[in-house]
Amino acid sequence: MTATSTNSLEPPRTRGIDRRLFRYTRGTRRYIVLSAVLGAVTTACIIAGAWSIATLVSGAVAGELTLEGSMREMAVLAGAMALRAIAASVQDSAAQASASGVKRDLRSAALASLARQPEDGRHSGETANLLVRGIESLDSYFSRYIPQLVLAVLVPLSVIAVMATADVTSAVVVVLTLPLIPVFGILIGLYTSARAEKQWKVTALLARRFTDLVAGLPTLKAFGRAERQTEHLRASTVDYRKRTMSLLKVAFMSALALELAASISVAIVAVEIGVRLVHGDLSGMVGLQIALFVLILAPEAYLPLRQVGVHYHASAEGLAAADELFATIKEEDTGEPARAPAAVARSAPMIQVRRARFAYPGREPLPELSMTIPAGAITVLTAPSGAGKSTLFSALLGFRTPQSGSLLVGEQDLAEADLDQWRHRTAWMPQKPVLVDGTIADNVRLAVADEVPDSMVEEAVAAAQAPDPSRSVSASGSGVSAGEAARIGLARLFLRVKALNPPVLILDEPTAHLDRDTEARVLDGIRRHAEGRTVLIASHRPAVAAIADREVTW
Ligand SMILES: Nc1ncnc2c1ncn2[C@@H]1O[C@H](COP(=O)(O)OP(=O)(O)OP(=O)(O)O)[C@@H](O)[C@H]1O
Repeated sequence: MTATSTNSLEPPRTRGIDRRLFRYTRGTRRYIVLSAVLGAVTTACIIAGAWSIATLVSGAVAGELTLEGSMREMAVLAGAMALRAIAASVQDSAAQASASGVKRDLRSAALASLARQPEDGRHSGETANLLVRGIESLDSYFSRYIPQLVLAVLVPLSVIAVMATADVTSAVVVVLTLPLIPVFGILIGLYTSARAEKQWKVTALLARRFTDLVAGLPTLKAFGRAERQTEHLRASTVDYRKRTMSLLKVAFMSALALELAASISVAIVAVEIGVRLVHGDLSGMVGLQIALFVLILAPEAYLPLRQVGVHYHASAEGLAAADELFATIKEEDTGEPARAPAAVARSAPMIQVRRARFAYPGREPLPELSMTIPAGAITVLTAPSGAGKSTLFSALLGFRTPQSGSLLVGEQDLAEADLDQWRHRTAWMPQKPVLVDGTIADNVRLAVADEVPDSMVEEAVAAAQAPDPSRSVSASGSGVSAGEAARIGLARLFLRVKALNPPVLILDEPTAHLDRDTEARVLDGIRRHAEGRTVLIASHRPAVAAIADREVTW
């Protein structure tokens, strides 16, 4: 069952609460309980404070306030205010701690899920935007909206209950006018959530365009198209600004509407109290005390509901991002118990491809593949360009699954294997190694998670004929030629062989950019590192075929 079908059975977001956020993150329930406790403390403080003020003022007006009585009420008032401030500050720190925990959990879940999933053409700009800005925008949801939601339930109910014991008529007026706020809030919320979703999509598109533009800038400049693309980007940002402003306009208008509804409601209570003070049943010191108590409490009943609306707007983008996030964390949504993945052989295994068929969306499927890669030997794949050699490699590394057929490592079907363990037992040299800013040594070290001695890195660099390890390179690849970049990839593979002793090596065009002499030296290094391992090389070069034990084509 996919995330989408789960969603259709069980609406993930109801009344502004995204239950999936609670399912995937630890400690959130504890946070809700703490928020409820703090909410109860805040409510008690509000009521006690209101009662003290009412007693002090009514006593002073009637001239019946004793020193002892006023000291007592002042102490209660000061205590209530101090406790309310402490509760707010504890709530704030708990919210920050919970929000960072949630963001950390969601980021790791999304990253783990992305690592497990096959490449599905996801754009790196969009992914980065989702993992950084998308998750970050959930901050308001956890630190403001959730605690406010707790207060919005606790405070009005308690205030109305207490008010009813003091003055039933005012409590009835509040009960009748209070629903105006959530009704307005829900109506506005429904309108904004669709807009926030659209806004989130526009943000993702902008991130995508921006990364594409930056990555392709040298090419665009070379063809004299940079200015035109800059124009496109400028138009997109202007559009984005307009959308943001119109969303903000809705947020401000909604705050105004809720404020207005609350003010009118409080005014109705005030008028009703005023009329009864002059003509009716609320007279004398007790009447004044109750009237003041009710008047001080009434705004407090409306305030938390109003604030929910405000904080909902602040979290709308985060909630829109959450939808996409949960589409990314697909696997956990299946609801099926995870089967323990099978262990993969430690020694050099035979690899079998059995009637495997691969397809990319919108493309004709690649031809069905069947082959046997012998254990402990070098096999070179010489199928023509575009035949699917890199696709097969990506499947062998567990980044892609065949539409039909299977891949076997020893006796183990890769579909049921422990992929982390399997990847740990392979060393891979891709066609275009990804580089990061830093020295060549830094780049080579990436091949192994643990610290390795400098001598080991230098040895790998020398064997791969890679440039001086202290030389700097940039993530864009400037500072090295295509051939040098390929040899950095090869040095990574050699370092992995030395450090982890993997039984399987996979190399995609290891000598594509090399002159004959360098190629011969590089191949010598590959042959030495290949001993006793199952090695798969994609290449059309005769020199590579010469070191292979077997040649496979299709
Ligand atoms: N991400 C992708 N999206 C769509 N089509 C793809 C994608 N990656 C590869 N293809 C297509 O799949 C086919 C096989 O590509 P692949 O890179 O596996 O071939 P190859 O044999 O390794 O080629 P080469 O020898 O040129 O490296 C090609 O037609 C390619 O255009």
